Amino acid sequence: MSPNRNPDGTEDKLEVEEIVEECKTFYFAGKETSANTLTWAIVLLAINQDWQTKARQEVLQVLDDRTNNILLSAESLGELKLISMILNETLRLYAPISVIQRRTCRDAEVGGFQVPTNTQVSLYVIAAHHDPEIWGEDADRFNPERFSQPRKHLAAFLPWGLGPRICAGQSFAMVEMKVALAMILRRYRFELSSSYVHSPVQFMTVHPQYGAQVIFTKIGY
Ligand code: HEM
Repeated sequence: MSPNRNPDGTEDKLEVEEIVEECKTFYFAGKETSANTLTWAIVLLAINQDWQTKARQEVLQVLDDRTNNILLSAESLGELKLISMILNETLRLYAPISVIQRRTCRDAEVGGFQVPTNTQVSLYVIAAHHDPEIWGEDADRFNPERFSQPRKHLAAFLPWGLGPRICAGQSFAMVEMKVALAMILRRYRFELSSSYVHSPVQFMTVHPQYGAQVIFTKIGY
C-alpha cells in the first residue's frame, strides 16, 4: 500500500487493521448489493416476459457476431444496450441502498432549508427514484425504455450515491451484473413460481423478504 502525502508534506500509511477493515467494506458493499440487484432483475424479467425475450435476443446477437461465441469480451459488453437499460431500471425500482446518510461539517443551506453543523441528513434514494413528478405517473412500473435516452436530471437517479463518496465499485458492479445476466439469459428461460410473494424489505439492503422463487428451463443454446 503506497503512502499518502498530507497537505503539510508528512506521509500516512494504512495500518494492517485498517486494510482488513477496508477489505470487509469491499466484501459487504460489493456482495449484497450486486446479488440483490441481479435477483430483482431476474424477478422483473420473469414478470415481464416481453423484455426477457428482447434481452435474450440481444445477448444471442452480440454473441453470434463474435467468432468465439461463448464468452463476452470487454468490447461486446458495451453492445449490451438493453441489458444496461434493464439493470438501470432495476436499480431505479429496487435500489439496494435506499437511504444515503451524511453529517454536515459546516452550516449549509439545502433547498431553502438552513442545516446547522453536525446534523445528520438522510437522502431517500427510493423517494427520488419513485417520484411521479420526475419519472411520470407510471413511476412504479418496470419500463427500461426510460434509460434509452440520456437522463435529464442526474440527481434523480442515484443508486450509486453522488459526489466524492460515490460507490467505488460502480463500474465493476455493472460489468459483473451484465455478464451474469447475459449468461443466465443465454442458457435459461425463466418464469415466476406461483409460490412467489412480492414483499421487498429493507434490512441493510433491499431484498425479497420471502425469497425469489423462479422456475428456470434450460434452452438449447
Ligand atoms: C449493484 C451494486 C452496487 C450498488 C447499488 C452500490 C451502491 C453504493 C452506494 C449507494 C454507496 C454509498 C455512496 C455514498 O455514500 O454516496 C456505495 C459505497 C461503496 N461501494 Fe458500492 N454499490 C454496489 C456494488 C459495489 C461493489 C461491487 C463494490 C466493490 C467491489 C462496491 C464498493 C463500495 C465501496 C468501497 C463503497 C464506499 C465508498 C466510500 O465511502 O468512499 N460497491 N455503494
